[in-house]
Amino acid sequence: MSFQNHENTIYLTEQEVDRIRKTAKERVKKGSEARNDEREQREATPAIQQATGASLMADMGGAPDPDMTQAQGGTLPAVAIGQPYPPCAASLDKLEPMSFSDLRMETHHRGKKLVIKRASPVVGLAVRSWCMVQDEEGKETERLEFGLHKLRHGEEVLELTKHFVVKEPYFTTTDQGEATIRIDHPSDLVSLAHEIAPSELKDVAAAEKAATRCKNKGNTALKEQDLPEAYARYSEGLKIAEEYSLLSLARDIARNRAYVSLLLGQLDEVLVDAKASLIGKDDQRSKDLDSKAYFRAGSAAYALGQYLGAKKLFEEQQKLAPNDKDAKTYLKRVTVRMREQESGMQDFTKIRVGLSKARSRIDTATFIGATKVQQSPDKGRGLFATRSIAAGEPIICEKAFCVVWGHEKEAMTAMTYDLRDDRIRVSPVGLSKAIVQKLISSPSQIPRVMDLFGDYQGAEKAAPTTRDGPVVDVFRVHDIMSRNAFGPGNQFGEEGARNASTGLWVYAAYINHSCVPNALKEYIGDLMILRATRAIKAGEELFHAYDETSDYETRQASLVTTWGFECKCRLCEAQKKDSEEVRRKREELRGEADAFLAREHWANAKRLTIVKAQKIAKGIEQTYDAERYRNLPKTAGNGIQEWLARATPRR
Ligand SMILES: C[S@@+](CC[C@H](N)C(=O)[O-])C[C@H]1O[C@@H](n2cnc3c(N)ncnc32)[C@H](O)[C@@H]1O
Repeated sequence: MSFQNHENTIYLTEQEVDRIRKTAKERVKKGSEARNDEREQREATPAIQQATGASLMADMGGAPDPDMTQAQGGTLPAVAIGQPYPPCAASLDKLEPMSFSDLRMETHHRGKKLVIKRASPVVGLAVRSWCMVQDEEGKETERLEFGLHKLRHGEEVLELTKHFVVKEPYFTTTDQGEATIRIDHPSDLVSLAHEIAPSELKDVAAAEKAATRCKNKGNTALKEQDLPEAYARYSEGLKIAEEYSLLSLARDIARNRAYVSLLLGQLDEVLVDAKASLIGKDDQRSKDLDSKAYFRAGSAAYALGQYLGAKKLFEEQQKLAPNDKDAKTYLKRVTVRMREQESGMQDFTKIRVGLSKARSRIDTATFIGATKVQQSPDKGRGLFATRSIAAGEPIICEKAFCVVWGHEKEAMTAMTYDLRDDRIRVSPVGLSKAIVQKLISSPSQIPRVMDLFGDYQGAEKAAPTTRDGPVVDVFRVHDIMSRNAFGPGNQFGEEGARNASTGLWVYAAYINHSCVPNALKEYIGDLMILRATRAIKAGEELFHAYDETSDYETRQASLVTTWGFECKCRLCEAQKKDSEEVRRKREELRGEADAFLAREHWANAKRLTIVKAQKIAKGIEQTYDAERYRNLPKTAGNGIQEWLARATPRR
């Protein structure tokens, strides 16, 4: 990914880089040596005491966090990436039980499941959490660690309950050499928090009583704003009600769960539940309840950008409750969104005026205009114009699929050491986390995100959903994020290198890079607007610049490290032929130009100042071979040329 903001570049000392590399490599080496070794038994009491102490320290902010590394000017997390493995694709009922004594070192126990009980408080660290777990009888104790994606509904997964099943446990070691069950994919840990014991469900009457109890517990939790608990209790009640064909009760619970899911952003489920809750009768009570359900479904469809669907749902709602003002307002908004989707005629001025830190995610539709995705020679897929586009015309206006702003607590930059290519990168891991959360909440979005380019392809192209819920391969999301995310810039202040704002625009992600682009991107909040910088013919590929550094070597190095390709555009081919001396001279003059630009304002410039600028501009121009650079931009001179174009001599 690339950031627009390079104000505070992060770097590590050579020693720190070496240390990170060495630790990760040693862990892999030791791991492969220990593969299949038997697990050493742990003594329960000291292990639980140690975890309890560490948890207390972490809560007080005093625990040493082994993931933190010293970078220039402070600390930030360091994460090793390198041995991706797919999440379990089977549902619990298809997995064979195993016990703690079956655990083998450095092994993915495929086809197995392990029932665990949390036996200590959770030690919450920056990019992972850990705790001690035991078998049901409390005879065996082991460490369990949850990687970066340790949150659900904004809460630590391990803290949501005590009883879990680990699907296909991965038994490995920490960087410190301690044995641990490690969870990376959130779907590999299934909660067993049940209100109702299976023995309670003796007959239909008992089932009705049990499901009603779940519903009431859900209602209480909702009143107390404990949404995860309300969701869990409604889900349990709904399952029982459906199993025992208690239709009316199932509809009531589904309607309530739709409301909670709407608040939790689980939009797919809102649609399913709201529709399942419809009664379809003519009495006033049924109409009132169905009107609620239509409103919930309409709101979810709107939030998913399914405007036509939302329109139909709100129209149904209006038939049942013609005087409902909220649905009328929504219908007006739907009309505007559909117009924007069709025409791209967003009111950018109005959007800009309404923009603030609290309203940074714009309520607008995505316009993909006259473009389509197709194969691009040597560059994978690319985006192409399907008709001619005038210079300055907006080509696409896309709302971010997911954005994390620097001022939000989710913003987190880490140093990632990738064992696959031995490179250390600055990576916005907070965005990866937010994308995973969003995909788990709305699994209908999984295919379009997983269709994006990433180095690691995972086990299968389409991410499956099991009976236990959606399955998201977090390693794939990480790799997709690395090659497709962009920085929308420091629009609200408070952004530094450690908390850079970043986002994923799923459609714009198909646009390839060129150092001589025909389109320029700008951002208003989370809206990306791509404009043509010159007239574009039908059938032409669209390009924007991922990196605008004028120096060839620096730019290539960044394109290779960050984006994984070497640019072979006309400008790069021309620049490649520049001698070392010409390159040095040009960089020297560009440095001079930068210093000049920082010093001199173009308004009311003195004649002598203008002459000085002209001299620098001419010097830069002369470093470009006239023949080789015919019709190519002389990018090192961009800043000074712009200054000259604006400069107004003092009268
Ligand atoms: C944001 S994606 C662009 C869409 C991508 N080509 C695809 O097939 O999905 C970025 C990736 O596209 C490829 N790419 C983009 N511009 C390129 C270029 N000028 N030359 C070669 N590969 C390029 C690189 O693999 C890069 O990591």
